[in-house]
Amino acid sequence: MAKTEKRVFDSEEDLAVSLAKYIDHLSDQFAKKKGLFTVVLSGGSLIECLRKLVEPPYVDSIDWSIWHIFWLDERVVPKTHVDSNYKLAYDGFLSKVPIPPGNVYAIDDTLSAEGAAEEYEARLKHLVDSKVIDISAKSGFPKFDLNLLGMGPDGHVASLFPGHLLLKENKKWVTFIKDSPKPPPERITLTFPVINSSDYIALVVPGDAQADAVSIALGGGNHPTAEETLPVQRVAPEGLLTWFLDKDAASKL
Ligand SMILES: O=C(O)[C@H](O)[C@@H](O)[C@H](O)[C@H](O)COP(=O)(O)O
Repeated sequence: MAKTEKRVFDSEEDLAVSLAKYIDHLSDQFAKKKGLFTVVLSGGSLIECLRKLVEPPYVDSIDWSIWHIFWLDERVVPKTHVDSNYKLAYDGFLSKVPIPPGNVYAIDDTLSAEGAAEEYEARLKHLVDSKVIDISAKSGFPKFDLNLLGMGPDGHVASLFPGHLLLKENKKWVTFIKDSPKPPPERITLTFPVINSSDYIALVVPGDAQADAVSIALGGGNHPTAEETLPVQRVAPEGLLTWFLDKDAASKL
């Protein structure tokens, strides 16, 4: 069982403030430890929850030059499309902080789902060779410093959905899905062995839509079917898992 902590806030605003402090602290820690900070972004509400980072004091005090940005999952759409996780992150976060553009590793939007997954995995391998990304001594999979996860109301994380075969993927680093229950259907996603090799994972969950899944994962709530484990229950990083919940998300705990 991974080391887990749970933080519950009175409001989404308080959650965003605390998340910025947490990320600032880790950025500093990794700056001192290795002069590099690999960060994985989700889509969805996460980006809005990062809004305090683009304001003082953080926008000025964080050493953005050491940041390297990756995507946990991406939809197979052009980068200019309203569904693009890259566009969401760029508009709300990346365009407002001085991370070197060469350190932002977007998924290739000119390829098919299969092609983009293969290309992203190959790119991650190059970045392992060039020592930007670490490899976990324990799992042999790439080890990101910080993985910022959202969770859907059905307990999905990344593009890893309940009952889907992809939950069992244990060889590939990056894979694809063409029948995602959450639109759009075609997506690319990191796999669980990669997610769980991370040093730190923040599970950022604001809002009451996720309250049932939160109570199943954290509070012994009832599963929709007895044998089914929610994808979020498989999240178990090598380092520390921190839940960031607002009181609506935690209302059924
Ligand atoms: O591309 C995506 O759809 C996301 O990466 C996805 O995994 C998201 O994080 C969850 O669906 C939670 O979304 P919300 O935070 O918007 O509820």
